[in-house]
Amino acid sequence: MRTAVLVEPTEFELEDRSEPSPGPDDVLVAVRDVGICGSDVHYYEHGRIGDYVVEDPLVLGHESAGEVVEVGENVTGLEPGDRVALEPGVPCRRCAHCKRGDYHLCEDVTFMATPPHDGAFTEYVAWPSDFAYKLPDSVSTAAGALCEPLSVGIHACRRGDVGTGDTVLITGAGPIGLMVMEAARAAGATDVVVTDVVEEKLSFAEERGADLAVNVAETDLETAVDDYTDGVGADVVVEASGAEPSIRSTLDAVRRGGTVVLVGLADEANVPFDVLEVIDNEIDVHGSFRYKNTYDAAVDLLADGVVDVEGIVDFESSLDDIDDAFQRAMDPTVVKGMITFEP
Ligand SMILES: NC(=O)C1=CN([C@@H]2O[C@H](COP(=O)(O)OP(=O)(O)OC[C@H]3O[C@@H](n4cnc5c(N)ncnc54)[C@H](O)[C@@H]3O)[C@@H](O)[C@H]2O)C=CC1
Ligand SMILES: CC(=O)[C@H](N)C(=O)O
Repeated sequence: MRTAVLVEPTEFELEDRSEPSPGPDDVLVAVRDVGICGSDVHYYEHGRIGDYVVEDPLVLGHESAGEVVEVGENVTGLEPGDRVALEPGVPCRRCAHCKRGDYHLCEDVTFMATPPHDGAFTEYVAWPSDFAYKLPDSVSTAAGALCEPLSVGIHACRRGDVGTGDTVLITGAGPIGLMVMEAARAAGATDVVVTDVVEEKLSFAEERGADLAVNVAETDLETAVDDYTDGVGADVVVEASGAEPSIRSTLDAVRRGGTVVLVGLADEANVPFDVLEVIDNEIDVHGSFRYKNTYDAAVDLLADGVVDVEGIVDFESSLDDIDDAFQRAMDPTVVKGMITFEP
C-alpha cells in the first residue's frame, strides 16, 4: 500500500508498505479522506511539537475516514462496505484515567500521527472497531474525517458548559475555532463572537455565521466585547489560537462568573494570567484536551444537518501531491486541506 512517510522535516517519501492485518477486534479500513491538521503541519515543518519529537520516519494524519474492507473475528456491528470515521486515540483501557471514564487522558494512548505512532496518510489502516464509527449514507467520508476537529470543538463546549442563549467568544478562527463555533451553535449559543488577526479568517467566520468578528490586531477586544454585551462580557470564552496575548485577553472578555476554556496550545508553557481577576470575578478556567465520547455526537450532528464541517475545506489533494498540499496548508489564509484517496 502506498504510504506517505515524513522522513525529515519538510520531506515526505512515498513508500510501498505491506497492508496491516486486522486483529480479532479490528477493522481494516481503506482510507478515503484525511484532513491536514495544524499539528501535522507543525511536525512537517519542525519535526517536533514540544516533547513529541519525530525520531523515526513517521506517517502523519489523524483526521481520517474510509471504507471497511475486512473485519476481525470478534467484530460485530460493522461489515465490509460500511464507511467509518476513525477516532485516532485508542487508550489502554486499564489505567485509572480510563477506568474513571477519562479515556482521553490515558497516558498510554496510541494516538495516530503522534510519535512513535503512525497515522493515516496511507491506503489502509487496521483499527479497533470500537473506535470506528459508522457513517450514515448522508455523511461523506470527508465529513467523517472532520469529526476529529469537530470533536475538539464539542469537547471544548462541554468543558465550558455552553448552553442555550449563551454568548460565546472564540479567540482564533482556524479550523478549531470554527469547529468550536459549530459546536457552540449546536449547544444553543445564540451569540458567537470570533477573533483573529488575519482578515480573511474573520471574513470567513462571518460567512459561516459569526455574529461579530474582531480583528484584535486593530481593535481592543475588551471594548468590542463590552460594546456587544452591554458591558457584561461573554458567558464562555474558548481560546482557540494558542497565541499568548489572546490567552491573556480571555480574562478581559469573560463576564464575572463566566468560564474560560483553554484549547490553543501556547508555544511557551508559562503565560502570565491574572489570578486575582480569576478569584475576584469567580472565573472558571478549564483546560480542554482532545475529546472523549464525542464521535457519536459528531456523526449525529452531521447526519441531522446541524453542523457543517466540509465548508471549511479549501482544497483537496492526492497522496502523490502531499508535499505540495503541505506547502499550501502553511498559508495563513488557508483553513483546511484534505488528502483524498480514489476508491
Ligand atoms: N487542546 C487540544 O486538544 C487541541 C489543541 N489544538 C490547538 O488549538 C489551536 C488552534 O488550532 P488550529 O485551529 O488548528 O490552529 P490554526 O493555527 O490554524 O488557527 C489559529 C488561528 O489563530 C489566529 N491567531 C493568531 N494570533 C491570534 C491572536 N492574538 N488572537 C486571535 N487569533 C489569533 C491565527 O491567525 C489562526 O487563524 C492550536 O494552538 C492547536 O495546537 C488543536 C487541536 C486539539
Ligand atoms: C494538538 C493537535 O492538534 C492534535 N489534534 C492532537 O490532539 O494531538
